[in-house]
Amino acid sequence: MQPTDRMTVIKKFTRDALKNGGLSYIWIGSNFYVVSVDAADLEVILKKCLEKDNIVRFVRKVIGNGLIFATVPIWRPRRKISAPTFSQANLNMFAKAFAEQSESMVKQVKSTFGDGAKPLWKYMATFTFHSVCETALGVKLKVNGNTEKQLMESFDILLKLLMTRMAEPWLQLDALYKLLPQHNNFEKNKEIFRSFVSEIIKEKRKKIKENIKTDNDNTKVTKSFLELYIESSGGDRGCTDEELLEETLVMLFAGTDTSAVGLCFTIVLLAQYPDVQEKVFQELQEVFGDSERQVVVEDLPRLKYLEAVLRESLRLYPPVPLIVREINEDTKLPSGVTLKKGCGFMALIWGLHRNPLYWGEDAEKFRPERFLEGHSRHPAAFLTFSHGPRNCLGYQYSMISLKIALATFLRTYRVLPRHDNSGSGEVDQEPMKLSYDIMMKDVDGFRRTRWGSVISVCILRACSADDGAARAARGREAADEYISASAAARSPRNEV
Ligand code: HEM
Repeated sequence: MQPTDRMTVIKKFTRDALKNGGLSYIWIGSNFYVVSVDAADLEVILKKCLEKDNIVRFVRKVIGNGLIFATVPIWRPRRKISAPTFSQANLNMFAKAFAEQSESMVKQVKSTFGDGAKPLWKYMATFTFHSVCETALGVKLKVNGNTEKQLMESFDILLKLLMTRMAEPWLQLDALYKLLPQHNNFEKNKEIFRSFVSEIIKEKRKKIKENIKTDNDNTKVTKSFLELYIESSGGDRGCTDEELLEETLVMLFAGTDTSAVGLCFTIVLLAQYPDVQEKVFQELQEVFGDSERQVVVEDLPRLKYLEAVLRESLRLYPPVPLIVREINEDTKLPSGVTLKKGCGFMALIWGLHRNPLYWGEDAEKFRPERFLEGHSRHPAAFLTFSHGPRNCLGYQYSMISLKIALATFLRTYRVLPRHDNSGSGEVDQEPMKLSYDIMMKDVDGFRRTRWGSVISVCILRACSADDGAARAARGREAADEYISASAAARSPRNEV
């Protein structure tokens, strides 16, 4: 089954479950799964059944017993060690790294602004990958360097191979899989990833032993997740190198593409809804005015509309559209159905977020205001980051990093929808074509937007409002720059 067909199946199950009072079911090979899009039922299961379904055993081949897919007896003590490393104080410390990485991303984007549709994915995935490497491993990767390229490529290959194995029952037999070329490909890419992280751990251990302070130790970002985890586990003798490797791989696995997907969908939606983008822009103007200063963590509570936009985008396009759990005891759901011990359970987040019972008759509509209206909603109605004791540990990390990235990007660029292929300059009305490989993505690499300088867009406002010759001159200068960049971008040589 192709990744795009998997999304078709997810949409079909959403329709079936919505028609059927919130529940449906599916067989994958000989495994039976109950599918739910109902918040009340989902809340019970996500609080009570903490064991991941056995289908995730293939992911363990990459990240071993790392938190996200570990069995409950291994998961419980590790979560106790990991949770304090995501404290608000530590996350605030990471804000500077997110802001610097966002500025670097914006610079990369600048070289391509103009008329053609842009490969948004490339920039956003690089941003999240670099951010996690810096905050989790304490390593600053070189932009466009070989290590970055190789790691990101390997990651992509691993996700695809894992998803195919989980979805195709005939690939699940180890003895058979070992005979296939996919196996070698899998092992090769797994090794690239694991040896990169192992080397960093070795270095870090050495530095801790020798008590050597690195540049990183002296900056405000100070401690990486790796160091925090070593401390939280009881110091140098607290956890093994293998455990450290597994937990660090989880950060890379759980924290990079998920966030990049969230960023891409948000930007594509902003291009489709210029009125929403304008409101975001107004809010950014209120907070930052004309200043070009870096976004700091204290700005974030003031960016309320931007946060609503982000949440609405993560509702309609949850990067992880479903999660699976195992029913470990007979469980009666609020809907009245009793699930039998041993069956699988699929929390269909994509469907829940379209359930009119919780999101109203306009559930399919992109309307960020719903997050500002202050209605009390069911606590498990928004499940992008899951719910209960095993929810996403990176929830707040992610919200901080995405808000900083979006604020930095949208203070600099205005995003527009791409043109269709007819050459008429009409906006492309084709809906996004989605694929599902553990995460949900646009098959086109989110090549759906164009972007131009925000300042050039401001020129009319600046001149008509007559609020200062300097601002108007700056606007004209930027507009000239934008126009020449657009012309350059139209020449085939610079088309991206
Ligand atoms: C938009 C971005 C993100 C989304 C949509 C997301 C979503 C999720 C989901 C759906 C789960 C599974 C929960 C379950 O099975 O019930 C999860 C688990 C997890 N996530 Fe995230 N995540 C994001 C970002 C991050 C980041 C940035 C990090 C770390 C830097 C992270 C770390 C984790 C960890 C450690 C777990 C395992 C928690 C456990 O099993 O105890 N996530 N995430």
